[in-house]
Amino acid sequence: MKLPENFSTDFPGLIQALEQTGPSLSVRFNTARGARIPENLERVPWCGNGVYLQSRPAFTFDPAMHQGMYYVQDASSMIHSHIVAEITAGREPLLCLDACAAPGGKTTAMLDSLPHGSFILANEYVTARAESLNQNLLRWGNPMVAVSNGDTSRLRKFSSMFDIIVADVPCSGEGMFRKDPEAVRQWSPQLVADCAGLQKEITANLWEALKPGGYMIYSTCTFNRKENQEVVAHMLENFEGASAVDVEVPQQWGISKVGHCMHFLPGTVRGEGLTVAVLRKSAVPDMRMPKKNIEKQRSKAASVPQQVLQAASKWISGNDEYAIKQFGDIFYAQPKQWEQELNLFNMQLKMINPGGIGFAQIKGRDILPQQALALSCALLPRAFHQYDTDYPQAIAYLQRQSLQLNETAPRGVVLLTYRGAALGFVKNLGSRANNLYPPAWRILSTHVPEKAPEL
Ligand SMILES: C[S@@+](CC[C@H](N)C(=O)[O-])C[C@H]1O[C@@H](n2cnc3c(N)ncnc32)[C@H](O)[C@@H]1O
Repeated sequence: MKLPENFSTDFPGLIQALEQTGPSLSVRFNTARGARIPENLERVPWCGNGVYLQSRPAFTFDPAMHQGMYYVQDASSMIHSHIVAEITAGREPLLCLDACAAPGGKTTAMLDSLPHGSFILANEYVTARAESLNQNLLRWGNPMVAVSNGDTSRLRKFSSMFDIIVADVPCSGEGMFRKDPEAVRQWSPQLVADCAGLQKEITANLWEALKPGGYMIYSTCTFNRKENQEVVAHMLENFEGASAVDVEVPQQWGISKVGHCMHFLPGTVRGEGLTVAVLRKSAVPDMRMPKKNIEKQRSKAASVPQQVLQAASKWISGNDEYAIKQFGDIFYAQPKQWEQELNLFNMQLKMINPGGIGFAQIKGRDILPQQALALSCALLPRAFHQYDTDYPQAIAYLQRQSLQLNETAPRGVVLLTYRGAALGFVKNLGSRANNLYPPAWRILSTHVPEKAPEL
């Protein structure tokens, strides 16, 4: 691989590693949804659920990926689950913001290591990317998440609200050189300077929203000082109450520390380029900030039909912990613990997912369960009749074809499973089963491989 002409780095051996070695490949398993980690795969040292793959399977044709049983993620990026576990150990449920979140790798990693009951607002600037972020998070199945779409300046008004903010900012992408030829083509010294400016702007917006005593995890997938050490120095100098936090990492992981930044360098770690720094806002409250009164801004809940409330109690585990609300034509179960914060987000942001589980829609006389419920960790195990598909049926379902189940299959709404885990709903009429898979999620290719790819 040929690097950009003006590219240089102070890290010995990095140029050679970028030019002469290929990218690594890894996935993180969703153990909260019952995924089992294959014994034969090498583990990512800093992430218990992460493993390296030797070769690239055809992920598109693996039902397990669509079921959210694993997420394809670069090993270096899995460090966020370690950092979050370190800084939150033993704490109460926390409110978090993942400010540049698409396609959702860091959000799903954080969801797995936050204290139980914590909630993440995942925001993305680019609308199309916010949609795919939402899909990935629904596949992951953790109900403690909402998705918004907008510029980080809109998040300033949530003054001192979040316990943890992840700023995985847009950058010049030097860490992607091995993986993405476009990153090589786009790189220039001017891009580095422009990104550094944008990163200072984004982090300033987010610092306003950080609670005193809260943590900001800053990361880039680039190596240079301008977008890393210099941005961190700028934050320490200019952001009120900012101090650097040293997160313990064992030496054998091979992570290089320069100043307050941890660098993942290809050739030294098995993963792509990533730089991370952790900052903390001092715990003394800033007296200039107006005390927020979330209670006053609470929205009035429209009355929810009795049949929807009954469905929620039959379908959702821990149903009492959720408030049932309608957004558009979908009914959501939102965690009561974060109800006031969710009201505020829904009033002030453009929401792609208003938060919680979008579990039902009324269609004529039916209440149709939604795909988000099929894949949710909160789905009660025996809420629906189930039917286990074989591989060709699972692929046909994901291509959104109508299926024919065998004669003994139950009629009405049935939850299809594949290898024991939920795939999605059909309405079985006997002669055929209508496919309820969301049209936007379907596999576009009509190809069906003979057998399922194995990781
Ligand atoms: C490094 S990527 C995020 C990756 C994501 N955190 C993950 O782990 O899957 C940076 C994100 O910032 C978004 N972005 C682009 N311009 C932005 C801006 N001006 N403000 C905030 N985010 C922006 C990009 O669309 C992209 O999704």
